[in-house]
Amino acid sequence: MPARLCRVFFILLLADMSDDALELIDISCTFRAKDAPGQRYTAVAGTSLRVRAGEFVSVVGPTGCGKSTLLNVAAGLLEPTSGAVKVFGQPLSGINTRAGYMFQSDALMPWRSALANVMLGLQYRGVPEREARAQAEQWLTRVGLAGFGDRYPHQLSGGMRKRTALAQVLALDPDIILMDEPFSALDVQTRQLMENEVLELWAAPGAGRRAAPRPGLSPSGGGREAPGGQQGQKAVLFITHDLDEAIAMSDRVVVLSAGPATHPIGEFVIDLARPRDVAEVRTHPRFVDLHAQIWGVLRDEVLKGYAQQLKKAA
Ligand SMILES: Nc1ncnc2c1ncn2[C@@H]1O[C@H](COP(=O)(O)OP(=O)(O)OP(=O)(O)O)[C@@H](O)[C@H]1O
Repeated sequence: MPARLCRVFFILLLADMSDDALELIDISCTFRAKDAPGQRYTAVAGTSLRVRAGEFVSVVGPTGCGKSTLLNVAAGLLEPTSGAVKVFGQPLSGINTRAGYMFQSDALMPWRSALANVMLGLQYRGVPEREARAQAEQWLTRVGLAGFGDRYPHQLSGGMRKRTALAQVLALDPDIILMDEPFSALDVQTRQLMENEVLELWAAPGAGRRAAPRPGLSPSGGGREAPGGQQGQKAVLFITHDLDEAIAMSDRVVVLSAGPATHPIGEFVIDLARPRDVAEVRTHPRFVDLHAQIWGVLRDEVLKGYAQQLKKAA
């Protein structure tokens, strides 16, 4: 191989071996204010956030502070006013193709069955129909929906729709999963079941390794192993209002200030042993201790955020 080509190859290899799956670097997002069109509203200012490969990071903050804005930036759906995003060491421009996105509201197509919804992304990637169907069926089974593939979204419960959406994301074998309050609409019991299932799927060795090949990647498994973290374990950026959920699920919890100009004001390593049961871990003394510490930082921001919401509504 010519020396110059070797050098380029080596640089690309090094970039891809970055320990960080996702880096938000000094991000600011300014919007035109909704209620006063001439004015600008800075939702997020000077925010840096890193998620290592295989790491589960939650972001908590008061309502309306800018959590979804940051996730949209990470997904490449929103270009920040300033700052940069890196994905496995490479600058992001456009959509983050190494990330899968799970929204707060259902993003299933109502005219497609559960199976057809899960197949959609695979077909879009060019996976032949038969293979896409087989993979989608496997994923529906893994999320506990074997035999429900022919149901349409309106024939599924809220929890089942979330499972379908999860299968849809995992079938594409993203290296990074971006989740925006995915379970907030569920009742407490279903929510805890889903949280445990997400943790199990996240921790399962090789989860998602059977997914669709992507351009430029090996056709055998749809991807390289994520550097760092456990083999095949995905990096997760999880947005939630719920501090208990954040602590129970994460390796690290980042606390955001109230807006405007939201920015991180605290970061906590969650040193609770895994595997975890999200219901049981809440009674652990260390959980209680971490909760008290994080709530000590979050409480004032929640009160500020709430006061702002009241002012807006008045
Ligand atoms: N496209 C936009 N144009 C104008 N303002 C916006 C836009 N997107 C977000 N905002 C404003 O930015 C702020 C942050 O919004 P964002 O949805 O990111 O907050 P959040 O923390 O996710 O909210 P919630 O907790 O309610 O889910 C809000 O004040 C919102 O009104």
